Amino acid sequence: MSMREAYSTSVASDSGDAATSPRRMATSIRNLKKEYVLKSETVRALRGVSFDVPEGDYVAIMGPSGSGKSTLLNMLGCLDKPTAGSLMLGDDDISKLSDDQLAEIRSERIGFVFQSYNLIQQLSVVENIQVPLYYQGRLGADERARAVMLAERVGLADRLDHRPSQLSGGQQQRVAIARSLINDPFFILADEPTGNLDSITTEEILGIFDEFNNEGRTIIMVTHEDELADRSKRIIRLKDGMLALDEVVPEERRDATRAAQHRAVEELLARTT
Ligand SMILES: Nc1ncnc2c1ncn2[C@@H]1O[C@H](COP(=O)(O)OP(=O)(O)OP(=O)(O)O)[C@@H](O)[C@H]1O
Repeated sequence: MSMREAYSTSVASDSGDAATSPRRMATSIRNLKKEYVLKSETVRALRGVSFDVPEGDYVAIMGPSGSGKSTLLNMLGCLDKPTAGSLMLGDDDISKLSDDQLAEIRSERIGFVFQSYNLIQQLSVVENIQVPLYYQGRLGADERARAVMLAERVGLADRLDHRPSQLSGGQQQRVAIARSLINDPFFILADEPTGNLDSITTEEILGIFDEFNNEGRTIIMVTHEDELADRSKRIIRLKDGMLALDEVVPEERRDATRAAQHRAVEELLARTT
């Protein structure tokens, strides 16, 4: 069995049999509140948000500026703790963890993908993919092989020793996606992941997300763009710190959005080649 097949098998078996077992939750959020206490006022950034994200889901978090998206993202990413309510990651409620425990869970079980890639310029592609493992001192041959396999999965087999400055924006975001998966995370947490990319490269990155999600990977993405949200399975919209909408994206809408985006890219390519 090749590494690629081994990885696919492990993802498939991880995702369980939906017909016979209840779906496990990547995260469960209950009555989540976050207040920022300033000198003159208290900002209620989240006012009691509740939702579950089952494993294998693909959620777009949307909402106007100031609605609480970053605040929610910070808690999903274990970068901050709620004022009240619970956010479960596996068996842990993050509101009950110490800062050290939060840092541990953040580096070991959350896969981050940022708009600005956040790669380390001095490191190669494979080394960047391994970065989350450094903190755990896991740098053996097996881990390197897994990083190489992930680089191959995102189409960078011929760029393993390149530095970020030698890569295009889309290639750098592929490295970030591979890095996000090195630790077998609860979910990929993506913050405007295509915000710096052109439409052709955006399409490539969304294709990679589709592929990993089809294999059972859970994706939670903050985006302002309807075209991105309409490729996800579910849209959660925040307004004034509350959940304003939790909508399943119908399969037909996802397919139509994907087809329209493919067509637009093909037309663009035809015009420019
Ligand atoms: N560290 C902080 N201290 C005080 N208030 C904050 C802090 N962070 C966010 N806020 C306030 O909390 C509310 C929600 O902010 P948040 O950044 O979560 O919104 P957002 O939906 O991510 O907005 P945007 O789309 O503009 O990034 C806003 O009123 C904001 O001013």
